[in-house]
Amino acid sequence: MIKVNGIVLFYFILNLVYCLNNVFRKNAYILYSPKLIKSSKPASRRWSTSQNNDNIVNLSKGENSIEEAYNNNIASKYNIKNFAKDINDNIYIETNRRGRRIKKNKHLISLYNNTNIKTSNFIYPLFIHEEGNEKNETKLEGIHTYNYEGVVKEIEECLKLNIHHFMLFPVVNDQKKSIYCEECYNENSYFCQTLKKLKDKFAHDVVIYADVALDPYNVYGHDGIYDEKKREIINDISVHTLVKQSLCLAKCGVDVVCPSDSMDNRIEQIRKNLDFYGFRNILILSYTCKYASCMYAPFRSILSSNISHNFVKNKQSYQHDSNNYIDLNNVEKHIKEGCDIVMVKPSIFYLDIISKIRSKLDAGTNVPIAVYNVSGEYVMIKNYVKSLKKDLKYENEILTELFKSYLRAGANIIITYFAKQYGLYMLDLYEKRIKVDDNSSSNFNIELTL
Ligand SMILES: NCC(=O)CCC(=O)O
Repeated sequence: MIKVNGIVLFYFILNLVYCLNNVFRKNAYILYSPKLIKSSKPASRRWSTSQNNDNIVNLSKGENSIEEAYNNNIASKYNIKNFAKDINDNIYIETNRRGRRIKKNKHLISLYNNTNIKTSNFIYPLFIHEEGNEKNETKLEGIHTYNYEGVVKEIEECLKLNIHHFMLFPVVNDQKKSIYCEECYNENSYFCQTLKKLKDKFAHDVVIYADVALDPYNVYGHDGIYDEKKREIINDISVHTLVKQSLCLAKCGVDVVCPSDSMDNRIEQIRKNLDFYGFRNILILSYTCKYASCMYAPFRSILSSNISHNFVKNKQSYQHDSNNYIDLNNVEKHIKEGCDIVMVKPSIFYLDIISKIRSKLDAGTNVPIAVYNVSGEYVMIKNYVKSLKKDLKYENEILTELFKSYLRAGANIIITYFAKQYGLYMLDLYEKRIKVDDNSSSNFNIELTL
């Protein structure tokens, strides 16, 4: 009897110390030991936020509830001492690191957002046809070709969205295509005249990019000159023509020439020739990593530049091979030869290339990386959304995800047929935000962070 009273007394004192501990040491952590604590409460409440120590069961064999078995597992397998109780009796895991803390609200999340999408980082490709309507539909939903008046309107609308970079491509009539592609350096062509007039009109408000390649002008559809006898694309003769084309484009006022032809050593030759003729401030955006891809088909259909009438049925002898990283060496080479921006294309399947270039560049020269979301990728997204019968908002949400993947991978510049559509989406979001947060639109700035 005395022995039983002794045990009761012992537990009474233990409880008393425990309660006093709770009352007087409010700042202290109170670790619990599952072995000491028995529960009279239902198991389902055991891990609720405002339980007290009594809720913790002495986990024994023979229990049959899943929750009990689960808790038993935690207690035995993992260090249960990491669990503590706070001053309000809530159970928590003792840790200094909580990744979710910085995600507590959208303002905190934006603190470490280094993938802001800005329309000022977009380059918008535009197609120029030679005559006729201001604007013609193409087989591609949402993509048009324009004459001078039409493209002026399109550019004006884009400027309101803070899109200032435009990459222009000529749609050349079949009669002007030839074996030696002479039309590509004809300063009087409709395309060249359009470039001149655009630069006169918009001056420094726009940055004009133009492709350097022979495919729009080539009867065979190749980016270089095709030798019928040898049945191959001749590199150095092609470079000659590309150098002339670059000079012509520079004279017509383009700010950036963009060799997309993939011939060897043309960057150096183009740079030297531009410098010699006084165009030292004309930039070169090199299609440094342009892969021989299936994703260019819609673009070629707009330009009517499919490979035809010759024995070389693809562009693999000059564009890059997706089987390896060998062509990455071109990055250093092209930078040494004088290019100012490097490019990767297509985009979605080549994010690893962007990220590899980013590591190379971070270690040395600070050259921006452009990524081209090409026509096939554009169609892929459009058709995906259509197949789900979803709306434009859904499509734009996909684009947000897509563009962020480019920025995460390390790209600085996004070339996309979606530029205007996405700019309108950003504007829409921004205006909605003004209505909610801010009645004044005087601080209008479309560089909204998404
Ligand atoms: N030189 C420009 C392109 O090849 C564009 C390709 C595409 O948009 O599919």
